[in-house]
Amino acid sequence: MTSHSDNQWSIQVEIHEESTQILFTTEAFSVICPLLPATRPWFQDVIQGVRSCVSWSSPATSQERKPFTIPLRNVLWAELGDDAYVTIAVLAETGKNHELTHYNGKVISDLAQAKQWVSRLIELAYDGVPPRRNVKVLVNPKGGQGRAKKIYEKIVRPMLESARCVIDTQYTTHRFHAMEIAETISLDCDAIVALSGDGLPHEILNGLASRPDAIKALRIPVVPVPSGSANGFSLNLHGLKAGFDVALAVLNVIKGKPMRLDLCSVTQGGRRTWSYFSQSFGFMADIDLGTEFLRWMGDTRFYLGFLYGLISNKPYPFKLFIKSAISDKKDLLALTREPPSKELFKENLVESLPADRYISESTSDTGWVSFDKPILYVYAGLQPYVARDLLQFPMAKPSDGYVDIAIQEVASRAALLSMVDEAGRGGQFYQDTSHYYKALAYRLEPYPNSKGVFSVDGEVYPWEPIYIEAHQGLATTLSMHGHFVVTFVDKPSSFV
Ligand SMILES: Nc1ncnc2c1ncn2[C@@H]1O[C@H](COP(=O)(O)OP(=O)(O)OP(=O)(O)O)[C@@H](O)[C@H]1O
Repeated sequence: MTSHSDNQWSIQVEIHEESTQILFTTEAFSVICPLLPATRPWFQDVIQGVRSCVSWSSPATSQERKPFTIPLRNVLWAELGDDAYVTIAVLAETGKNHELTHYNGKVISDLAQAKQWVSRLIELAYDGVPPRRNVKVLVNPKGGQGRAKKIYEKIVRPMLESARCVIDTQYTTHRFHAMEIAETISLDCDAIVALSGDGLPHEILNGLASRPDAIKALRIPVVPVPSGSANGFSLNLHGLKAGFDVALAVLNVIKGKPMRLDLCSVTQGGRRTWSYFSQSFGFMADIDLGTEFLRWMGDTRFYLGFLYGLISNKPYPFKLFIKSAISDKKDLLALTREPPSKELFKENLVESLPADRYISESTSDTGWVSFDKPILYVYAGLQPYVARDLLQFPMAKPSDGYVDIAIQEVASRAALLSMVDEAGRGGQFYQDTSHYYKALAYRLEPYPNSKGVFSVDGEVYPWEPIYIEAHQGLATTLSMHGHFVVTFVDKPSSFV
């Protein structure tokens, strides 16, 4: 955290009408107010307010004196204190990541105008999101080799406090503790924050889904702050570049807008649970379960699983039946070009969790396809990145109502190895022997006497028949973008 409070500086104002941006510039910093027409009456007030009543403190060292720009979105709070100092808490860029920084400025004349300026700044900075969120924070002290506690104290708590959030923090003490908490949590909080990897959100969502008021409970956004090893959920919300930036994840907690997420119901032996992230089988399931002998590899283990699946040349011992919606690659590619839906948050009009629509259908009914070729590798999921170096589901959308399934049939070693380089950007999609389905549901039936394991969001499930169905937009998260942030490799010229 940095605080600047020295000499007084004067304000210059630049108006960039052609780019519809307005720059409030001091030598210390600038705040860009995007897309505001200069003619709005309040704007005049703000300019006059700034000109006449606030002077800003300079950063301490001459190196820091260079003017720089802070997007309005990074302004966490502004306050005029009794001592006539305005303090602005911002998230400043520090090379690779972001850092909480406070700027102070003494008001040298009209306090009333300064007050008006400050409240306008907050209004613009929050862009319609109610400030001062009431957040329940769950910290897995064992997550990410024990880093989560430090991350909470050093970055998360100071940011939430600076943004004047109401915080209720709890450390999880055992497996399924997050689920127990979610089962009884009071529904008056604005978000449940998970300082963890991808395991804790699974528990939270299952806890919320097990309540009699599940539909209402699942309306509370579950928001990840990357503190585990793979952090796929964060990668999908913020993209490859920003997915491991804790401060940006906290900014999402403070200011993100509600975005619906699909869930999959998972039925096995009469028991029904929920998956928000991925389902894997065979060796990939071992990888997903973070088995102790692989855990030291961190998120690289997912890439290894992909590689192993490709080169093992060992067909999977199960039958796979898919209730397919889209499987033509041209149609699938067209989905990646569609602009993201503007409607982020739809109210769920149902009162209780929906029943499965296709569970009683026979796999020989219309709409079901069986995948009969020998399968090397299969993975199903609801979010694009599984880990940093594996973009497994480039077509996954937050709430399109489908579960994506990637299948690799047995192929030549050369063809398989050529996929490895582009796995982080989803290049395997373009291979003839790679198949991709957007499915409504699927069923997996292990061969008799075969051995294996299923993983659902990193939880171990027995090697028994399993039925999985996608349910549109049942859960909620927060997003700064309104869609998943994905860098998908361009179509190669060889692809027709
Ligand atoms: N205090 C605790 N002691 C032991 N296990 C815990 C504790 N709190 C939570 N857990 C369990 O830790 C598991 C992993 O959680 P997390 O969300 O951090 O996922 P992860 O991706 O596996 O991260 P990592 O690989 O860094 O452990 C969850 O199954 C959760 O139940």
